[in-house]
Amino acid sequence: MNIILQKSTIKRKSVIQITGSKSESNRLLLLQALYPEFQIENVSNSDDSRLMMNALKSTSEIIDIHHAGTAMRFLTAFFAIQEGREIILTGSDRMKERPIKILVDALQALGAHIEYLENDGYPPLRITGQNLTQSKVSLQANVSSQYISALLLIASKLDNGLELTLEGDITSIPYIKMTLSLLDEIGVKSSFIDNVITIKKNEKKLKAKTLVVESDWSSASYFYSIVALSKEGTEITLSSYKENSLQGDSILADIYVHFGVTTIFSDHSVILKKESHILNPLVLNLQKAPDIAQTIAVTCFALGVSCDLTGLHTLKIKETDRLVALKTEIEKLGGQVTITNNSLQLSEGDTIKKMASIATYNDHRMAMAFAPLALKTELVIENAEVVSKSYPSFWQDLKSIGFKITQ
Ligand SMILES: O=C(O)C1=C[C@@H](OP(=O)(O)O)[C@@H](O)[C@H](O)C1
Ligand SMILES: C=C(OP(=O)(O)O)C(=O)O
Repeated sequence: MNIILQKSTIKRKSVIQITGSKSESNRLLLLQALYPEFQIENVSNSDDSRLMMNALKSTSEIIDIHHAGTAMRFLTAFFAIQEGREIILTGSDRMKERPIKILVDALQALGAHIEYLENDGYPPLRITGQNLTQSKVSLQANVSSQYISALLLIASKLDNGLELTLEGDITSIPYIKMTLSLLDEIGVKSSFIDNVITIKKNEKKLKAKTLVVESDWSSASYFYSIVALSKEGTEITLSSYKENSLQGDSILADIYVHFGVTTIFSDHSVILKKESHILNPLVLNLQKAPDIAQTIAVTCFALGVSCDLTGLHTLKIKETDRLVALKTEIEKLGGQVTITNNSLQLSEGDTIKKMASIATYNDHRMAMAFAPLALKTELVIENAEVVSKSYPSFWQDLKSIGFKITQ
């Protein structure tokens, strides 16, 4: 479904409740399947978390996780240790192009039985659950942190625990720390010294407790962009957030100061307020927060700010090649973008073409990152339903703050 975003002005003050973090939810759902003694609150209502939940409950021989990267990687590790069970784990056409060899090699080195059913190194996989007795493995850490989190999530259930050596430059490191923090919260201890992570086998029953998922910071990024593009004095309150987040994307609060947005933490909420001037240019390395690159690039374009974003090598293997997608769509709107395999440069400019039709490439973040542009011009967002991968009520929430959206 294509939608038209008419040129809109938003309310001076509004409040939005954002769903739970999909990253925290997908980790906790897997951990709950391994340790049923704890409960989870504020689980994400995203497609990716629903797919994760269903896959963990499924008794079927074929499990299809569509576009959900964390589900694909975390479930590969999970099913590798389900002794006596054989399953086929598959996904969307794009998932079959997203590499998984680094994780499969590491699991095989630990003793797992995993076969490729189509192309070597890519899903779908046939996984035959085993008791894994090896405990030491090294893996390349510069391609996706999800491979590392997948191994850490099952580590305490391995016969001899896990000693994982990370080789090369570690990418998306806050997501690895999130995994270790959530393990710690449920009572599984780990150590992360230099480039070696160690987790012992857990022999005891964990204490029953309830874990509350913080709301999703990547989803908050679109409201940061909206406030940055709004008049001084505009305020949006988002809940439920905390100042000491496990999510690396909470760096948004620092980054958006550049665009005149102040963040106030107050009683489980964040208040985003447009207060001061915008600085030009923006130079930023996003290796620790890859999911907010699209939001930031579009904010810069909308405000005529030039930017030099680096640390973006993982963007090429996400829902789409996000570097190519950003260049193509920003150029449709009149911007000038240069990309390499790991960076994006946007030139300063002050024209935004009207009624451009933005393609979204099955990527939720393409749709959501371009939506704030409706505060500057009229535009079309193609296949707007893609947002449900992480944020199903995105368009309703935009309407509630004043966006004019028609089909
Ligand atoms: O572990 C996670 O929950 C995630 C890790 C990141 O992936 P990479 O480590 O592949 O960059 C991020 O882009 C993704 O949206 C979620
Ligand atoms: C990259 C993303 O998700 P995943 O890798 O889990 O598909 C994302 O949500 O931006």
